[in-house]
Parts: sequence; C-alpha cells; structure tokens
Amino acid sequence: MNQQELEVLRSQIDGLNLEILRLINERAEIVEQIGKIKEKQGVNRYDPLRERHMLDLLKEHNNGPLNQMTVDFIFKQIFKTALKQLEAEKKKELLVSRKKKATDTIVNVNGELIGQGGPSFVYGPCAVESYEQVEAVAKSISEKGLKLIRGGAYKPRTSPYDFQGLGLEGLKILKEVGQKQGLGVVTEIVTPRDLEQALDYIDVIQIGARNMQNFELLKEAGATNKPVLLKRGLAATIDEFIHAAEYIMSKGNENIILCERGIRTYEKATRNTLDISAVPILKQETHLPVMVDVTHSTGRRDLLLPCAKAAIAIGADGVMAEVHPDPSVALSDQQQQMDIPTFDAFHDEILKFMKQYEVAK
Ligand SMILES: O=C(O)C(=O)C[C@]1(C(=O)O)C=C[C@@H](O)C=C1
Repeated sequence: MNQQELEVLRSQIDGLNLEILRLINERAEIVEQIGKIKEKQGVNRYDPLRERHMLDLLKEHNNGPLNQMTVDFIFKQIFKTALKQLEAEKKKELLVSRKKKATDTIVNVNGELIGQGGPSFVYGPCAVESYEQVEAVAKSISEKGLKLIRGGAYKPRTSPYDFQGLGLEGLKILKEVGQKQGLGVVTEIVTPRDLEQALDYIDVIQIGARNMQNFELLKEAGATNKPVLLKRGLAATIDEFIHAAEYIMSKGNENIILCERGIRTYEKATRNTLDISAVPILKQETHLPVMVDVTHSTGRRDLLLPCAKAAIAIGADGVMAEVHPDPSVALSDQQQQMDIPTFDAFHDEILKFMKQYEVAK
C-alpha cells in the first residue's frame, strides 16, 4: 500500500469519525429529552430492559466485521456516557454548586466572617461538663482575639453507657459563657426535636458526622436562619456530603459551613483518615466555606498542629480543634483534647505559620 492510498483511507476515517461524533451528539440530545420526560414521571434514568432491547436489535443487524461482544461494549459505553452527562448537568443545578453561584459564600457568626479569606478558628471542649470547665477554655479563646467556641451539649456516643452530654443545661452554660466572653457558640444538635429550643442558646447549629444523612434534621436546620456547620459523614463520599448540604440549602438556609473531619478507612494509625484533598474539591464544586476538624480526623494530639497547617496551606476556611482544661479527666475524647498551655502553643505556631506564608486574616 503506498502513501497516497494510506492518505485516502485516513481521510475516509476522518469523515467517518465526524459522522459518528455528529450522531452520538444527536443521540445525547434525544437522551436528554427522554431524561426530562422521565424526571417528570419520577422514573429512574437507568433502564436495563431498554438497554437489553437495544443491544438485541443491534445484534440482529450486525453484519460484522466487529464481533457482537465488541459492539455490545461500544454501545454500553455510549449508554453510560449519556447517563453520566445527564448526572453532570444535574449536579450543576444544585444550589450549593459553584456553577450555580460563582462567588464564595461568607457566613457571618458573631462578626467572624467565615469564608472571606484566611482561616477562622473554632476551639472548645468536646463536651460541656461544667460552667467552670467551659469558662476556662472560653477565656483562653477570647484572650487570643478569637470569636467562636465549640462544645457538645448533646453527645452522640458509640456506647449508650458513655456520657451523653448535659443537654439543655449544657446549652445554657454555653450561652452564658459565650456572652460573657464575647464568643459565638457552635454546638451539635442531634435531633429535630431539640432544634427549636436550642435556637435561643446557640449561634451555629452543628450537624455531626453520624447525622450527615439524617435528612429530617437537615431539613429542619435548613428551615431556620441560623448558620449550620455540617460535618462529613464517617463513610460519606464527597458527592453524598454535597447532597447533604443541598438538603439544608433547598429549605432556604444558605449559611452553611462544610467540615471535613476524616473518613473511616483501613488505616489504624489515626482515628480516621483526614481526606485533605476534600478541601479543594469541595471549594471547587461548591461555593461554601470549608473547615477541617483536626481533632476528630486524627484522634492524636501530636498530629493536630501539622494537620492544621496542612488545612491552612490547602486553602481551608477554618480549623476546628478540641481544648479542655484537664483532658485526662475529660468525660469524652481524653486522648485528643489539648490542655490550655498546649492550646496556647498550638495557636501561636499557627499564627507563626500564617505569618511565614503570608496567610492573611
Ligand atoms: O430510553 C430511555 O429510557 C433512556 O433513558 C435512554 C437510554 C439510552 O441511552 O438510550 C439511556 C439510559 C437507559 O438506561 C436506557 C436508554
């Protein structure tokens, strides 16, 4: 075969490629129309029986030279691609999506603008245990010029026999200490039943990892006008996390802060595995501020500082960490809370790090 013949055949292939391209795009448009009809009917996009029927029809008409397995493979890819395209289109329509709103959402809590650039800090004890305990931590936070405190009044624990939190009493302590020290209160609410009452005491509703897909709670929080800090579920994909945030926003509440807190993997060196790449992915895919909880992701005091630095370096809008006046007698999370001198040194190091790398706040 000479060079001229080769060129002729290649130009035929170029022509066919363009024809195939035109046809698969035309096909994709029709699939999109079918998708819209199916959406109205509330039926699933994926239809294996229809796919079987189409493959059988192709088999009937396949005169080769491609064998049937190859034809099936190519067409299964075409079916899949069209469905994927529809999914991608749907994702762009999410209210939390960056494609829907290009500008960053800034959540104002007690004058702290979360997501405005530079990290915000949420420190405090794992659980509210007493007025004195919360006050000791709160003083140390406000001495640093910070504006937020966290603390759990309702504690979802692995064992029902572990300390379950002080409940309403805990919320009262948080509010009183918060007001005295000028701090906004971030606290977890675990059931829609407690939400309304809690609103009088708190500044941010935290929805914890175990409740990330508690859709009733998400909807209730979405129906309030309080900022919501939503933690990523223990085994949630980023896509599931984004959809959980969508539940909140779909009810009208746009003040959502996402929080990566580590996911469960086979790794045992840390309590969970900090999925640090989730931070830039969430920031690309959504317009919401993203924080990192270094305490629950690592479960190790010695890893709090390097992981907080990593969070800031990768562009997180905030860092969350636990502080207790005497961690060895804490009613929960003894291994991972910082005592106050350790907390002082930790925050100093963070500030030095931010200065060194010119991270403004
Ligand atoms: O015919 C449909 O119901 C479609 O949604 C279209 C289509 C296709 O690509 O042809 C898409 C996905 C389904 O699994 C089956 C068929």
